[in-house]
Amino acid sequence: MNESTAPQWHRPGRFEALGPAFFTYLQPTPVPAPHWVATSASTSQLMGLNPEWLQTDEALQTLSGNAVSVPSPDGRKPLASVYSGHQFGVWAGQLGDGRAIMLGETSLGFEVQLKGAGRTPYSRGGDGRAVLRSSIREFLCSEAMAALGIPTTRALALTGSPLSVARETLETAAIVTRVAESFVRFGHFEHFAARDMQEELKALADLIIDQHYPECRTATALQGNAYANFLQAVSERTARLLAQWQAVGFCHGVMNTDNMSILGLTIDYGPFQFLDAFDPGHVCNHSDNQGRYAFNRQPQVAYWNLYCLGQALLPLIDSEELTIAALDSYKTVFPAAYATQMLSKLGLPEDAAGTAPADGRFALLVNPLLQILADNKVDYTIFFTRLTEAVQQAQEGNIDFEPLRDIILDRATFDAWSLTYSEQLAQVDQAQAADLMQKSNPCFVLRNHLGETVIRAAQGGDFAPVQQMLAVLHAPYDSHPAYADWAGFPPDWATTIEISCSS
Ligand SMILES: Nc1ncnc2c1ncn2[C@@H]1O[C@H](COP(=O)(O)OP(=O)(O)OP(=O)(O)O)[C@@H](O)[C@H]1O
Ligand SMILES: [Mg+2]
Repeated sequence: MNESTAPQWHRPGRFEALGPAFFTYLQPTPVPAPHWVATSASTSQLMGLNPEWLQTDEALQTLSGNAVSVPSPDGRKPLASVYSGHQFGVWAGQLGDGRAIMLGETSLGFEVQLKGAGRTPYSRGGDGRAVLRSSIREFLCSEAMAALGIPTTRALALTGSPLSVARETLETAAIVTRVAESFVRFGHFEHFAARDMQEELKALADLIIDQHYPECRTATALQGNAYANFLQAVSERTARLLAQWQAVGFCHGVMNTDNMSILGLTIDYGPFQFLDAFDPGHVCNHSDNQGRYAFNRQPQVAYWNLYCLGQALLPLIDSEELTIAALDSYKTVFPAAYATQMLSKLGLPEDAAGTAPADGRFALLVNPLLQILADNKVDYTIFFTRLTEAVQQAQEGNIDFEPLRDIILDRATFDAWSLTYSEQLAQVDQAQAADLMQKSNPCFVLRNHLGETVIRAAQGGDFAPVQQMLAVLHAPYDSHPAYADWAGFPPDWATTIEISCSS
């Protein structure tokens, strides 16, 4: 294998060029006897890598953190960045990449991080490692989200090692290679704002604006203030992200400001959960005693986090009024995006007459339906896939709701809803509605018990199911008859799974 098949690194990377106030150079700590667990051909392709590279020992060593030397022969100079943040609503002070080490930036502009690659100056009391169990969840869920069309950090590879890592019990180590155009978080801005490091704050904002939000430089809105326009653009991206999370039933679990991406990506797959039975107040993080990050509070929390970002950017914006105005966009973009998402799930395209929030169909159909799903503890994903099938199979507008009635206790209320729904659906093109539903309602999401199934196999040494599940999750809207079980109701034991917060 010749060297040109390996990723081509761009030195210094754009983040690296910010200078030493932002990070510490260091090498990953090698692990004993690394082995592959799974790789993502889709991420490899996105990065423009030669797919054969992922088959090489060089790739295995590099992505396990074992190819160490300073600087490495391929020109990488790995680093860990410093950030701060609010955790569970409280200022936590300095945090940073305590177990994620950035290998560098590829020539196509992708930053590559190894999560679980050893201690860094920001590890505080931690061991710098991640366990196989949580790494499988992160690897699969990043890729599942991408295939669902939800902005996210990507995963290129997952490697494991027999190295023991102490959590509640002894587990083994794993390393996720994750990829993003930027790993900068709200917490990076909070870090420099809290220390009154204005020059660094400005340099960071300028970098992110120039690379990812260049339109903010010339925008005339908000008195032409580039930083206010930047805050507004981040607020809008975050609003659209949250709309997608809520529509697919994704509970993040640790929405601290250090886990909020400045690009509006889903980042940090810890105790996340896709809802099984619809429960608006569901709390997936067992350490979240107050229910701060309950499913139905996520949109509000995102706004709270944006407010922290706004405070951090205030010295640059230099106007409280413009800061508030920039944040305000969240309050219109989120409801509009969420309504569009939910109506799409029902096969109802956006109305030319008005944007979705003003669309009476939201109040007429979505709110009552969510109430029915909650009252009857109906499986969220299965409800929508059954509804999609029912609409696809409708004969001359007659929908057979029986497969849906089967999973609902209070049928009278559902029958009334289905009548209203049929009337609304009759007003749009049937083929278009069926097509929209097909694209909006996944058959497969990474439910806890599915993750647990492949984790148990992997812990027993069988990694094939991880790769198989990846293939299914990469095409979540297809039916994959061979894997029909994975689209079914969760087994009884699913309720006994406790997703440990120690990852
Ligand atoms: N095992 C560990 N060793 C060292 N630091 C850790 C460890 N686990 C978490 N941390 C650090 O604690 C802070 C909060 O952790 P959190 O669970 O949000 O992040 P994470 O899962 O490590 O990573 P990321 O947000 O990069 O996906 C971060 O600074 C993180 O790097
Ligand atoms: Mg984190």
